[in-house]
Amino acid sequence: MPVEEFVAGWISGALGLVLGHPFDTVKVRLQTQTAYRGIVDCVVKTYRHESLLGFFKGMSFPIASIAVVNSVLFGVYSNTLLALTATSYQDRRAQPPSYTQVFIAGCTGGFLQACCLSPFDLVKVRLQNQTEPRAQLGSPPPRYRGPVHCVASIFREEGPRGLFRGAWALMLRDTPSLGLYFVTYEWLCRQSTPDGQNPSSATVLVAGGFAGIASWMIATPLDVVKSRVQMAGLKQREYRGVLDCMVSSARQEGLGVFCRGLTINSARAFPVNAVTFLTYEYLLHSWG
Ligand SMILES: CN(C)C(=N)NCCC[C@H](N)C(=O)O
Repeated sequence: MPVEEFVAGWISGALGLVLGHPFDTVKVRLQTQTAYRGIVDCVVKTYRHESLLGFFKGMSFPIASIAVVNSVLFGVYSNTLLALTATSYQDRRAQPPSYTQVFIAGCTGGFLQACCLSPFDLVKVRLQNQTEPRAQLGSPPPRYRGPVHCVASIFREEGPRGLFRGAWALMLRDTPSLGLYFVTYEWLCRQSTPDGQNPSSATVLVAGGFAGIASWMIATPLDVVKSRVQMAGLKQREYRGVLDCMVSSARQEGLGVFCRGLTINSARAFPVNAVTFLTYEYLLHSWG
């Protein structure tokens, strides 16, 4: 089993993650809190109340976990294609896989990445939702003192299963959206590259960026549900499951609730995924 894809997936994912985390914090807050009137209001309030550091809350765990999560995504994607088509990364431009094969490989990678991502994503969302400024003398401490304290508290208060809160919504979000992610990327690369040749850096950047936007567009409704289920049990109401969360959110706030965070998700998706794909292709190419 080729391991280069796993390593390239890790490094490229880490670069994308640092670039996109501030957008991600604003998105999570808009999806789960009612204190903000929109993106600008959320950015201004976060900055005033918590300084620039507020945008980077909850980043240490994703950084630590990206090695597993993104390498699983890209490694499983590439190795599933190898199993389906018997072509390695190097042969794939000369003998391109069909879009159905790309979709199946993307869904498989997405499903397995969601299984690994679930507890890390939960901790990220809980920490991002803490709006207290950095600890000051006399101010009440935030509920979670950091990622390790957050894991320990969830384990104690909600049991071991609590660490997998939102896992179903995450799998439902990531399986089809990552299938679409890789299909969009492949399609855009093939449209602007002569047969058998490697896409240029500009093509990879644009195709990666739009693949990110396309995948987040279909993923956002389940992203809202996932974030809400993850926050439930803390200060918000408890849901009986994914469907219950969908129905009660729609009843109380209208169907528009499923588009919360769509603009910021798309704005974040372009640079994050342009950088991720460019780094991934560059690394595999130079190791090839
Ligand atoms: C749930 N969806 C839509 C995705 N995971 N899409 C693929 C993009 C992955 C990238 N690390 C990012 O966070 O944008």
